[in-house]
Amino acid sequence: MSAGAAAVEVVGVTKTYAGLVAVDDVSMRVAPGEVYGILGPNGAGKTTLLRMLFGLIRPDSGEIRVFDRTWADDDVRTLDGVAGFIESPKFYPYLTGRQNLEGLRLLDGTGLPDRVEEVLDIVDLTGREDHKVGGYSYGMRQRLGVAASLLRSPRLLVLDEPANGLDPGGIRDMRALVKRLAAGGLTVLLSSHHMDEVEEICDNVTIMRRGSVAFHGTIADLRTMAPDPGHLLRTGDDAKAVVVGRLRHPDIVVEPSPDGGLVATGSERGLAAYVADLVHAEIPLLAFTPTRTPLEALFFMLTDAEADPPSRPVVAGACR
Ligand SMILES: Nc1ncnc2c1ncn2[C@@H]1O[C@H](COP(=O)(O)OP(=O)(O)OP(=O)(O)O)[C@@H](O)[C@H]1O
Repeated sequence: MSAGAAAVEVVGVTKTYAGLVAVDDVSMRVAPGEVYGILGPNGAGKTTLLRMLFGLIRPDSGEIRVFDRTWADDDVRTLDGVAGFIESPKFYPYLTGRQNLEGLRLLDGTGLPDRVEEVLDIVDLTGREDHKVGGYSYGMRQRLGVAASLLRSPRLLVLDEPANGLDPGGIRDMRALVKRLAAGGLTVLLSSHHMDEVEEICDNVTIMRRGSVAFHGTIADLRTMAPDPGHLLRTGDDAKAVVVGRLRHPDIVVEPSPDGGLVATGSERGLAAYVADLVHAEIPLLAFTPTRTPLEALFFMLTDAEADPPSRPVVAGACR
C-alpha cells in the first residue's frame, strides 16, 4: 500500500440492473482509522455499492480501490485485511456461537484458537458462547457476525445496515461495539438508513439518493446545514396561541398541523421565548415535542424521492 493510501477509494462507480441505475457515478474516500457512514433510504444503492467493494458484482464503470488494491489487478487479494457482512450474517442455528466461530476459523485457516475467545469477548457474547445460535436474539446474531469478521483481524470492517431490525437495546449495543472497535484503530465502513445511527458514530458520511450522492461531508457539516427544528404544540387555546406567535414572534412560524395541534418552527431561542410567552398569556401548554431532529429533517430533504434531485451533490467540508 502506498503511503497515505485510502482504506477505500471509490471513483466514478456506476452499476445498472436491466436499465435501472442502482449506483450512479459515485465517488468517495474512506481514510484509514475513521468510521464512515453511507446513508440513504431503501433502494438508494448502499448495498449495491458494498457488494461491488466485496467483489460480489462488478461495476459497469469506475473503480473501487481497497487499501490501494483493485479487483482488476489483484483479484481476491483486494480483500486482504477486509472483513464484514452484507445484509444479515448467516450461522448454523443448531451449533453454538463458539462452534460456529470455531468452524469459520478452521475453514478460513486464520487465527489461533484463542482468537475465538477474544472476539467473543469483544462483541460481549462471553457467557452466551455455548448457547445454540438458534436461541440468540437478532442483536446477538448481528454481534456474532461482527465477531466472525474480527476473526480475520481486519484493518477494515464493512457492515451493511448492522442495526437494521434491532430493538433499542440492540441498537445501543451495536453502536457501543462500533465505537469500541473504532477506538482500537479499526477502519469501519457502515451503511444505514437511520441518521441517528451514523450521527453518533461516524466521522464522515455520504448520503445517497436513488443511486447518486446527495451529500458528502462530516457530521459537523451536516449540522450546520440542518434546518431549524419543528415542534408539535398542543395548547388549551390554539387560536390564541397562533395570534401570540404572529404578533409577538415574527422570527418563528406557528401554523395548524394537519394531524391536530400546531407546528412551531424556528430557532431554539425563538421557540423558547414563544413558549415562555404562552405561559405568560396563561395559555395552557399540553405538549411540546420535536417533530424531527434537525438532522433527520435534513436527511429527508436530501433524500426525498419525490423531489427533483440536486444537480450536483452537496459537498460540505473536505471528505478526508
Ligand atoms: N440484483 C438486483 N437486480 C435488480 N435490481 C436490483 C438488484 N439489487 C438491487 N437492485 C435495485 O437497485 C436499487 C438499489 O438497491 P440497493 O439494495 O443497493 O439499495 P439499498 O440502499 O441497499 O436499499 P436497502 O436499504 O433497502 O437495502 C434498488 O432499486 C433495487 O431494487
